[in-house]
Amino acid sequence: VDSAGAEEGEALLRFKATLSIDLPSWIPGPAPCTLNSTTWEGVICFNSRVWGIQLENRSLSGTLNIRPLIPLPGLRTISFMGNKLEGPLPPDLKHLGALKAIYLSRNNFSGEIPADAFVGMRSLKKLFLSNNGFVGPVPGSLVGLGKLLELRLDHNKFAGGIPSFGQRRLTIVDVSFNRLEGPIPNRLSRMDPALFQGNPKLCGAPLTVICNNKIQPAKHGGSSGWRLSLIIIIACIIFFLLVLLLLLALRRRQKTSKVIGRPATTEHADEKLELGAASKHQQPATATTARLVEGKTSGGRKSECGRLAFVQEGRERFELHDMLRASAEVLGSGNFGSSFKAVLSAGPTVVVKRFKEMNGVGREDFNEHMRRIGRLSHPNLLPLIAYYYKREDKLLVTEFIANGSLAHMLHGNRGSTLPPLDWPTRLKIVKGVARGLAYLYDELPVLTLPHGHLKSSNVLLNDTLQPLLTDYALVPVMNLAHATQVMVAYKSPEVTQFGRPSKKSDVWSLGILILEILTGKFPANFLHKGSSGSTDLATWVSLVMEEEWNSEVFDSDMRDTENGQGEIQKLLKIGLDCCEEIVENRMEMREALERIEQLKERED
Ligand SMILES: Nc1ncnc2c1ncn2[C@@H]1O[C@H](COP(=O)(O)OP(=O)(O)OP(=O)(O)O)[C@@H](O)[C@H]1O
Repeated sequence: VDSAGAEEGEALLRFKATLSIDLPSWIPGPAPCTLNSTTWEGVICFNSRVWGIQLENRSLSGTLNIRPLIPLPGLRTISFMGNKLEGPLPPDLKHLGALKAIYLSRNNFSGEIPADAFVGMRSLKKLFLSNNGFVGPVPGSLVGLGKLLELRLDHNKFAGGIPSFGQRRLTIVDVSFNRLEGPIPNRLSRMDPALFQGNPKLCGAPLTVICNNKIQPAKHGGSSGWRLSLIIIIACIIFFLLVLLLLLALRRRQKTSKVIGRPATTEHADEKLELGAASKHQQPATATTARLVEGKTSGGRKSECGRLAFVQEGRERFELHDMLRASAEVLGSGNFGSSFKAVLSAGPTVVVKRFKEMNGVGREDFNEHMRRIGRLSHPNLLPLIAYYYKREDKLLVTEFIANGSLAHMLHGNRGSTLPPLDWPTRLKIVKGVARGLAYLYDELPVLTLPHGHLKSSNVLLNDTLQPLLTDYALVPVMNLAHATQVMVAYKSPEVTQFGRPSKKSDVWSLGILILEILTGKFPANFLHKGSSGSTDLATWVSLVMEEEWNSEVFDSDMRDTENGQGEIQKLLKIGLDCCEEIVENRMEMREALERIEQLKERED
């Protein structure tokens, strides 16, 4: 007889006796979560123990007495959302110290929550108290919960300041529609402003309301927090003004250069940029590269009509004008410009990527860096074939890879000719990506970010579905401001929080890529957002981490997983370890590669 199980049964029956509704399936006899037991509705079992109680939308009324639940050692989550429960927050909550999640939203709870209500709840990750009638200050004991990820207090009548939350893992604090006032703590300043709306007296980032000195600092907020917010807001305003001025200056310069350049170009009339015309009329299905690539030969000076610089020996050469005359089609537009596929009439099919924000260094240094990239050679790197230098923008030429990108394979149109990626192929891709990255780390030791822009659209798949990394090692020649805005490594926690990329930022990007490959989830579109997008990414990672690891987490399109479950779990763990927030605790690229190399398609 499982005496612990029997005790659990008794505890639940005592709890049932306090409820205002009947639960016919909760009956004496075999304890819940044991082999012979019937299903006790609303009881979630795990490892033969009561793991959760979920009685949502059941018209429960009266007060909630959770004291009978104290003897349940395995209880991790309780949910009573959408009932008519009233009275104060159950005072015994803190005696259920192992709880990870408490969901009490959409009830009629009321009154003040004592400051120490959550003391000692070290495992608590999610607390949902939305849509109730709580009043008074937000309880200060929440500040001490190191694992808290998501806090929802919206639509209550909480008053006073927001306590100075400093937890690193905290990704959502929803206090909207309360009566809170004073500055928003710095740690929350990057969250979605909607989480703070409906509190007319709140101020500071992410809201646009600037804190004014007369407003008293929040009780728990600390004055340094709001002062910092103010400084950040002012710095942002100055930054935006500078960017605006810069844009105006650039636009003026572009206009001038077009006027000067136009009459001088007579040689290659068919190659002239006609982007204006192209955008006015419908873009033809195929056009010449010149038509698609803005401004190429319209520069008047001979040097501007120069030659392609080839960076690799032994490759077939072609002239710039051949490439520009080639029929071309747009592959897509990224953060730096667009990419075109150009089919040379007597030569290879290449991809021309136009980079607009690549003025990080002068011409000589740029040439030197391109030659350095050209010397790299690895089966998992897509080689740079040639480049074309112009002051405003640059063209980089690579081979065309017909299978396209990993992003396309994972998230694109599944009606394509290729079947979904199976587990062995996904593992092969992860291994290839890690090998390519480790090679970059060995060959470019002086770079802080040897890749800098690792994401699934920058991983192409060749005929045998081996991955080929692209857009690598470009950080040194990028405009820093733009790189900071859009490049993936700059979205890592160390950059978004402390503004400092590290040698391990690419490891973090590798972790995200691994999670994306295993789950099939696109990382919350963070790639196309500005720095504020990082919040989404962090949320996504946290939520992935939060899931109880079962087969539902993995991409349902991933086939051939039999006998590979253990290895898949190991890869997932490696992905999460790569996403370790604290840089010092995150592994090095070498270690990531070593752990990945040990993985097999099937357990022995
Ligand atoms: N050599 C190539 N062969 C085949 N497809 C490619 C090649 N290079 C890029 N692509 C694909 O073309 C599309 C546009 O790529 P591009 O690099 O311009 O943008 P991106 O990767 O989406 O964003 P970013 O500019 O941030 O790198 C992407 O789907 C990409 O996978």
